[in-house]
Amino acid sequence: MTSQTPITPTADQIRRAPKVLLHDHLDGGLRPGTIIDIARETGYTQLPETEPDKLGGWFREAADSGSLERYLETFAHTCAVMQTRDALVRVAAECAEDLAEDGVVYAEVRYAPEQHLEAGLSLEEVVEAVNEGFRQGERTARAAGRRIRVGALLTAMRHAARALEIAELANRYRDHGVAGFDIAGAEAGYPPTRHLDAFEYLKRENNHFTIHAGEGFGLPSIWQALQWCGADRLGHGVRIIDDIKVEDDGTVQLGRLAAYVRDKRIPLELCPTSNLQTGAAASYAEHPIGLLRRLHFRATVNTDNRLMSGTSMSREFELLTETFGYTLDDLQWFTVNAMKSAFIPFDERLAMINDVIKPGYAELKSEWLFRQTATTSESAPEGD
Ligand SMILES: O=c1[nH]cnc2c1ncn2[C@@H]1O[C@H](CO)[C@@H](O)[C@H]1O
Ligand SMILES: [Zn+2]
Repeated sequence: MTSQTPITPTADQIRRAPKVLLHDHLDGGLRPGTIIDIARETGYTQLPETEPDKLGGWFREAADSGSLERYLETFAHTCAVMQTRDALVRVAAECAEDLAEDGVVYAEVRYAPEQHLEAGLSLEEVVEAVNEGFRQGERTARAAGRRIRVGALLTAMRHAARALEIAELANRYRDHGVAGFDIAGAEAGYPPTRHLDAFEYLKRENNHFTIHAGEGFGLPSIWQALQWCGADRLGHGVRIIDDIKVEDDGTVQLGRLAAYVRDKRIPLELCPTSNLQTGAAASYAEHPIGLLRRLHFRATVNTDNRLMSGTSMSREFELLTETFGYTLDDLQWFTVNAMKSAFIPFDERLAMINDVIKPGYAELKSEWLFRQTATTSESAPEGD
């Protein structure tokens, strides 16, 4: 192989690569300019900044506290401007457009309907407004030559007591834009088992759910989410690393829980930048994703909150590529892992993998061949 072989994908290739996003919060991904517009329209006067760049900067800094609880305080402002039908349609449409623009082909985007009732919308009206926005965004993306499919996950807040009601809502809209259920919010002090009734209901209904676990709190939270609640996926799950021991000679010992997570192919919705902000990881280089990928956990890469982290799927992939030297094959591996773990039917996941993801990466992987030919012919001596 020559030095011209682009082993490391370029930023442009990463952006064009088909990407799959399983963990992204609708209320964590608004455009700063949209927040300002809606605040003006609806009379919300509590925004800390009124100029888009400054507001974006404020969110990133405020979320950079090292504590999940403080990180979550910033959502008061985004939720405040997501209380009307028009606002929800707009935010959801822009979310789908922004993801498509970034090369995301399939996304499950979550939000907590119970946080959008302040101006009198019902839970059903919230879900229908967001669904309409996603459909609108998909159409706009298509008109711009980009294909994306977006499903919703309905989140219940773990400190509240509406999980069963939200689980029922997720079930009612199951074939109408909602792919599954989640619980989120502060983790310490709010174990997932508080909401067992909701999870048991969903299991009886053969529905799907993920649980934020192993982010702000460690192994007991992961263990409960899997073995008591029956989660299909782990939101973050990054602290499974606490059950993995790397010996001085480099050999690795998995504890029982880590072995279960790996052997049962439990998807980990890892969100590197978010973890740095909440203190769940110290640096990109020390982020457990490096080891989890090497050990063949079902690891996926996600954004969590694009606004609070100033990130995108492409940016997360770029950061990982810079840190761990990942190639297009690694990025494809994360993407296929994510698609395998989506909450849509098996045949659709398979078609996405075989007809969209693999051809997309194959095309990108072939580019170096042509670039090298161009360089070779330019530098070939005349008459050779
Ligand atoms: O990383 C996270 N961990 C736990 N909860 C979160 C995280 N990001 C966002 N939310 C919470 O989920 C709600 C619904 O989208 C948000 O309002 C926020 O409170
Ligand atoms: Zn999250």
